[in-house]
Amino acid sequence: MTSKPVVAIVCDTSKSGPHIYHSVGDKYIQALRRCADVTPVLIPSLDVPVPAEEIFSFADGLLATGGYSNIQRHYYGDAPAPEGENEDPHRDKNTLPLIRQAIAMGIPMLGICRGLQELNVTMGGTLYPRLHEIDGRFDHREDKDAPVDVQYGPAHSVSVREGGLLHTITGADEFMVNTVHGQGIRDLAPGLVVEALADDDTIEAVSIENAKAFALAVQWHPEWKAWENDQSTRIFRAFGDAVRAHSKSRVGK
Ligand SMILES: N[C@@H](CCC(=O)NCCCC(=O)O)C(=O)O
Repeated sequence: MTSKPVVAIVCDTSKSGPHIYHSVGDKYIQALRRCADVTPVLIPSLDVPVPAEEIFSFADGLLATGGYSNIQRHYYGDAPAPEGENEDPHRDKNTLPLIRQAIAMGIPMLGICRGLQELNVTMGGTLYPRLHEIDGRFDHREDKDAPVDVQYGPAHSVSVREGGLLHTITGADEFMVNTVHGQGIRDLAPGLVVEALADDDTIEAVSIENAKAFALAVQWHPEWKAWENDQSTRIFRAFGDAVRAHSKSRVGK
């Protein structure tokens, strides 16, 4: 039986009683299995991060997932968030350098929601901490009281950059996406290219200029029932193909 290539997913951390737990949302794992056809491997977000070289000695891709926590603001030069903001310092400490190292090593990567924000921040960009407070911007947050199918259902359209990576993958100029985020890209990092915009000019997808390998990040959630949506299926299949190509190139070494 031929083994499937591995995609590393860095965990979120949470506390239950005195104990720290590491976790990844099931929908990301399901989309990787069913649409990218790869083997997901969860990487703990430790106080001393697992080195990139160790992870990428067996993983041929990196998925930076969404997460309810916000990136600590000092990573993009802002003053600390107000007391009580949902943050995950361990996730930041593990994912931000790992994304940078994956890019440098030519490891295929896909970022989703928080993962897009992490890519932008780790490459030197900044965020709007509260996008909905910015004049002219929509409120991109989900209605937490709505059923989950509504929270992750189509919410607004995105306009796709003609001839870009996302356009090549989806074949679409415009399509509907869900929206489950309160933060958004403010200053685009050097070396990132806009792949899609919302009507309020919020950056909804980016790629890396002259990337060594597949590198795409989106602000929406294509992992949500990815197999039921054409653009989502195409995104995960393209990511899986890039991971398989990287795996094959490694076998030859
Ligand atoms: N906290 C950030 C990122 C939002 C995000 O990733 N939302 C998804 C949460 C749960 C999930 O579907 O994994 C922001 O608010 O912008």
